[in-house]
Amino acid sequence: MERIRDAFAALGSNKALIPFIVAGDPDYDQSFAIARAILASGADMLEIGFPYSDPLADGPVIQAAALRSLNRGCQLPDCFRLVRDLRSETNKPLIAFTYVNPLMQYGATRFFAELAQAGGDGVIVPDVPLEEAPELARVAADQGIAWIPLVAPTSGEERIQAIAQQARGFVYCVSSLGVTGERSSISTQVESLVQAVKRHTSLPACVGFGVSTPDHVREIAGYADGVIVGSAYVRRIGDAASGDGDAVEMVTRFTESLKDACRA
Ligand SMILES: O=P(O)(O)OC[C@@H](O)[C@@H](O)c1c[nH]c2ccccc12
Repeated sequence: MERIRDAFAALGSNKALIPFIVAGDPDYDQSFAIARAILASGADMLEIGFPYSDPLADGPVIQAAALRSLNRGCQLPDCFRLVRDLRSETNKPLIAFTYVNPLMQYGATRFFAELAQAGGDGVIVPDVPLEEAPELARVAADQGIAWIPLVAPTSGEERIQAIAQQARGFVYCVSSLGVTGERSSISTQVESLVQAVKRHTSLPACVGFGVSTPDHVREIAGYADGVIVGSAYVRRIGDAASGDGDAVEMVTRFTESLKDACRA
């Protein structure tokens, strides 16, 4: 958990760029090369999606990526291996993203222990029922894994307070309702959601969902502590996988453009 705190502290007045990719997409080796390039070209942390067959909160871009990865045989041990391989080359925070079903099937204690042993720092579970979150957050903390919860535009003040209190690392503010996917603009509503979170915790508040251009990042950098960008990366990886460019080159340029927009 300290890596996440230290990473935000090291930013000074800059904002955190947190890309998301799907582990094993389009295959293990390319996924490792892509993740290394993203970290080497300016990302402050990396959110690593553990592919799942029923990604109910994901739009078509990430659904397709999960399918590409699963069709190449990616399993949970491969996801932990990716964390371990990246940890051997970087000290930046690595955050696992998983749906609640695979987490519970594998066993939460076992999952968090193996994630910590691999060098992981945090976890995001978007579909965990509110009443189960405190117990999972405790099991994660016991293994040194930061529980990074999501708040949505529909979350009321009490719910935001409850979620903010169980948060470790940072709070993930979802910019809009619906599923993941690039959006042409970012709802201005999310600024008040970030402000509500900041009323209940001193942890950083980062914004995700739809963020896909440097302008989006500049806008969010005005009031949040970081941005999460997923589908815009995953689409580029998918385009490259179908022969439309070199993935490492594309994610490197994209990361540099977004990181520039994170600078104060
Ligand atoms: O893809 P987007 O619109 O850039 O949003 C980030 C998102 O990809 C990542 O944080 C994530 C992937 N799958 C999710 C499901 C729910 C919440 C968040 C996520």
